[in-house]
Amino acid sequence: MGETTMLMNEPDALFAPRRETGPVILDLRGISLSFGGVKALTDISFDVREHEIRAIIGPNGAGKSSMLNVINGVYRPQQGEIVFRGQHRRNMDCYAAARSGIARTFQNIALFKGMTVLDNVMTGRNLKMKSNFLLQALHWGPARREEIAHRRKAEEVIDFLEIQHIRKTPVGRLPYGLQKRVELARALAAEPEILLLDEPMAGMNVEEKQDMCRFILDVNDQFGTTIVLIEHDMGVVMDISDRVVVLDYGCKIGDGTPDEVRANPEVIRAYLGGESGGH
Ligand SMILES: Nc1ncnc2c1ncn2[C@@H]1O[C@H](COP(=O)(O)OP(=O)(O)OP(=O)(O)O)[C@@H](O)[C@H]1O
Repeated sequence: MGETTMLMNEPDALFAPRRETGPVILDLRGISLSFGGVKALTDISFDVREHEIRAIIGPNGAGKSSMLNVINGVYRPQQGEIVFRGQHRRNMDCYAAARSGIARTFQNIALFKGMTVLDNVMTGRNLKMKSNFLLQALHWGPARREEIAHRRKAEEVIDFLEIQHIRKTPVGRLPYGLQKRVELARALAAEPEILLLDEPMAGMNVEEKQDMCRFILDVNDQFGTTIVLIEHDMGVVMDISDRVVVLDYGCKIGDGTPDEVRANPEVIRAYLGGESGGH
């Protein structure tokens, strides 16, 4: 019910979107995905514009994570088409999706807990590295130069997200909110065109959420990164998103600006519970 109240709130002017979005870069057409007898997604279509912050919302089990997993190639839908930058994507696995410029963070933090912040962020550069592991281990000339360049990029991202002071700290020792920021840094180190964020504010206190909102907006503004995010905090979603797509029981029930979605009777019904109840 907390979500419902937040859905009706007016947007906070502090975070009001102020960016120009570009042409469609990702187009999802008629996506259907089932797991055995469970229909996770049914005939979902929506697009993502360049430089946009696009949110996917919906009650638990609505199909949000499945949708993100379709976009980054973890799941292959039984039906539908994905067009990324005008190219039809067929049978693309998650490595190919990452190489094509789609990076993501996870609902549950997926970092190397024993490694430092810097080393974790460096793993985000792996796909960009040309020299192989043996050359890197031998610190052979070109590999060494390449590593220095990648390290510089990782340090830039660390500075941008204001985590310099913990760059040598093992990630497992950091509080949850900072670990989430390190995960964002690692995804950003890959210099993605599209960044997929799976519940970036989950488990955060109010102050940590405000910080994360600022960083997401700054990343979008200053790096021009297109962002697709799943988030349960409706206040956050309505404040920072350009457009919102709403899923319920694997179907799309709303799509539009925060104001349009807020006024959509089907969306209100889904969040109030109505006959479907229990959300
Ligand atoms: N790997 C899987 N195997 C079988 N069923 C799955 C799998 N992944 C998701 N599902 C089912 O698909 C439906 C959609 O799940 P999904 O996790 O995408 O929803 P969600 O909106 O992200 O939920 P939440 O907000 O709780 O994370 C659910 O019924 C779920 O049980």
